[in-house]
Amino acid sequence: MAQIYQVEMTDVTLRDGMHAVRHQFSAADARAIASALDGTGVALIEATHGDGLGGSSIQYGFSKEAEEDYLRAVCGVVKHAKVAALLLPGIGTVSDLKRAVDCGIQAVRVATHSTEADISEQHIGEARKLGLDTVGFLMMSHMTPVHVLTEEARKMASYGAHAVYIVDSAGAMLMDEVRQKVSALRHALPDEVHVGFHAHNNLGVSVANSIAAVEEGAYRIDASLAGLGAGAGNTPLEVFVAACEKSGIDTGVKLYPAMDAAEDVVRPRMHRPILTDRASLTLGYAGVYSSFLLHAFRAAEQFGVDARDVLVELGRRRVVGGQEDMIVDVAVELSRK
Ligand SMILES: C[C@H](O)CC(=O)C(=O)O
Ligand SMILES: [Mn+2]
Repeated sequence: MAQIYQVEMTDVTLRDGMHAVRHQFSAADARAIASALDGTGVALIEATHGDGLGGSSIQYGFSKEAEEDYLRAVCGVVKHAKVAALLLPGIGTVSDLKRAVDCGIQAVRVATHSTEADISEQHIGEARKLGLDTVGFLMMSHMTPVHVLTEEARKMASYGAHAVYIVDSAGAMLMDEVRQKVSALRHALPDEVHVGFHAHNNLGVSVANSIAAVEEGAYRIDASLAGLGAGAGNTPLEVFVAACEKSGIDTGVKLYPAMDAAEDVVRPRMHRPILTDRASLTLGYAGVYSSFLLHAFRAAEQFGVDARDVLVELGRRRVVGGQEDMIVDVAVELSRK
């Protein structure tokens, strides 16, 4: 008989999805989406600016409403799931985290570039003191060799993380790489520390990659309704749940409510369709941070260049999250050529 796997779903519609709407959901949108999500059975609902606590800024784009208004809106309607915030040390601070706890969050995901886990020590430690479910999030994992990733994951676990994620921020990984990296983390970390996987669909394989991750021992899987997220979006929750039902994976999520939430609540609120078009495909192909997409469109238009050329050059320079200012630099340079 096929093996039965059990996983826990984290929904990122109200966080990664914020990139896709330029952080312009209203608190009322957040309330409607969170309420629909809560009815699906997801374990965790992440809700913040796309770049986490403190992300609303000139560098990353301003949110439509104040951070606390979103968090209070979401925490106020959710009855079953836990609410999580994303925190990138350096963008968000421990004070931001404490304010988010006052709004009702019960979990935090502390994200660093996949070679920079050491900057998460203070934030993970403080999160544990605050009694939060605490997750380490290793972004742009496709850039980092397995032996380095396992060391970085061990650091996050040693600081107190309950789970450590392989994050395919660029949607650049294929199934073999996912299997290799997830399995290495599963073997490197103590049994009580969960391994997680976060995908982007830039190469059209987010569902397949997420299933491969489960088969290699990932217990926490990220997804979003209708795939709403940066670039070509994240693993679509409703599609993943249906595929899991056919593969002996128990997600704890009810399929029809997830389909209805995607179709009736999220799709009408999308600003542009989530699809693997030429620009988002280029992110996966060139290994570029998915949240650069809309910034690259804007810079390309402003300086009269092809967004794909901007993205390919950013990939060649191995630019990572936090270097958003390079997008304009590259567009200017290309326009001069
Ligand atoms: C700040 C990023 O959007 C976090 C994330 O979801 C990723 O790296 O992917
Ligand atoms: Mn993401």
